[in-house]
Formats: sequence, structure tokens, C-alpha cells
Amino acid sequence: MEVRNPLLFRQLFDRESYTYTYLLADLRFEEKPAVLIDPVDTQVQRDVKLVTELGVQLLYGLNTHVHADHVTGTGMLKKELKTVKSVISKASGAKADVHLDPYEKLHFGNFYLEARPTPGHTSGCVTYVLYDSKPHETPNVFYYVPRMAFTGDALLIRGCGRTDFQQGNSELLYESVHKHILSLPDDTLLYPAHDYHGRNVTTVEEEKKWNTRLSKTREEFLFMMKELKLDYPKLIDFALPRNMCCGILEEQ
Ligand SMILES: N[C@@H](CCC(=O)N[C@@H](CSS)C(=O)NCC(=O)O)C(=O)O
Repeated sequence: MEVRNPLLFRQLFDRESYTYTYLLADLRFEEKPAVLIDPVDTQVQRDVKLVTELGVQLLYGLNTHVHADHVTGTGMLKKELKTVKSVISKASGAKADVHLDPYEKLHFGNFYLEARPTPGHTSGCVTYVLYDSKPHETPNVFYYVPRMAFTGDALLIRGCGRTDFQQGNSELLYESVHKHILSLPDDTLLYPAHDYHGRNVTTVEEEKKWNTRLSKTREEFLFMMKELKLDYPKLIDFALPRNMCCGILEEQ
């Protein structure tokens, strides 16, 4: 039995906002159907260039939530690449081409992303969990893809999203992360929307043990979140109205 990894995966970083953007494509298909998670407006030319160089067909530009610290690139991407549809959770209340209900699946090739509701940082936050619907399709080939989830700002490496604006709710965050992220198999790779300390990936096992907030009791967590006292994101007033419509005022 031959083992092959059919996933094209790229992690991209924006140094201004410390945001990670993720490109995923299914290499089993000639057109390489692809998705881009959490693109940033100022990096759209970088992303379009990469999409072109890799020869993938971008089907969806997804947001994990309505971002407060940067403007999403999904609206600009749609203008550059006509195959792209913008995606966000229905609970976000934002405009997009596709609105996902809790646990809804979004397919690209034989892969799909399940939109698990992980509210608390914002009420519409989702974690996208990757699944392969056809690991045994070709005789004598087993398609092996590591378990992966894209946690947005719900879970950050050794931390979590703040809960002091945008319908933030620490109780809900604690509950939703434990129910829908930390319940995944221990070896699941977790990819956050940001990291401010030079890290790029973690696992469920690591975060259950070492997350400085979410590994604590609910009471300890609630106390810590109340005491965070972080500065307001510099771009919040500019970004929020735009991110309610794919980063471009008056557009989907
Ligand atoms: N300084 C940055 C904003 C940093 C920040 O508040 N990050 C958010 C996610 S983006 S809204 C967060 O939840 N941080 C949690 C933490 O513990 O740092 C700016 O001005 O944009």
C-alpha cells in the first residue's frame, strides 16, 4: 500500500497584524481546488501570485470571524479571481456569498472543512476542521493527511482571543473551545489566526497541558480574562465596518 499526502498546504504571515493566512488545495484533481482562510487586504497581491504560481483554482476565501485588527482580503480576492466566493458563519451577521450554519461542511475536491461554532471572542467565531472524504479512493493508495484545525482567534498558541468587545463572552469562549477544539484527537494540529511570539502551530495535546488560560479551571479562566487589560486594536474602528462586508464598504 502506497501512502500519499494529497494536501497542498501553505501558511502565510502578515507582519503588520501578526495574522496567519492558510492556503489548502486538493492535489488529486487536475485543477487543484483550493481555499484560502483569513486573507489580509494588504497581502492580496502576494496571495494571488502564489495561487497563480501553484496553479490552484481558488474556490473560497473564508473568514474565521469578523476581524477587529485588520481588514479581510476576501472582497479584493473576489475582484482578482472570479472563481472565488466569500464565506463566513451565519452567526457573524456579516455579508458574504456563503453563510455557514454550525457544523456545515464546505467542500473543495475530496476535502471538506467543518465549521464548528467556537464563539466567545466574537459571537460568530468558527473553527474550521479539515476532513478527507475519500482517503481510500484509489486502489493500493492510502491518502494520509494530518488532522488539522484552523482556530481563528478562539484558541491562540498558549492563549486565546480577548473577550472585551464584539460580543465577547469569556464563559462562552471557555465552553466552546473545550467542547469543539480541545475535544479533537490529541495529535490534531491547531493553526491560529495570529501569533505574537514567533510560533506557528500547536496541537490539542500541547494546549490541554500548556495553554496559559484555557488549561485552567473555568473560574481561574474568567478571572484572568477580566484582568487582561489589553490595548484596543489600532484599526478596530476602520476594520469592523469593512469586515461586515468582505473588507470593502458597500460590497458583499
Ligand atoms: N495590538 C494589536 C491587537 C492585539 C490583539 O488585541 N489581538 C487580539 C486578536 S486580534 S482582535 C487578541 O485577542 N489578543 C489576545 C491576546 O492575548 O493578545 C493591534 O493593535 O491591532
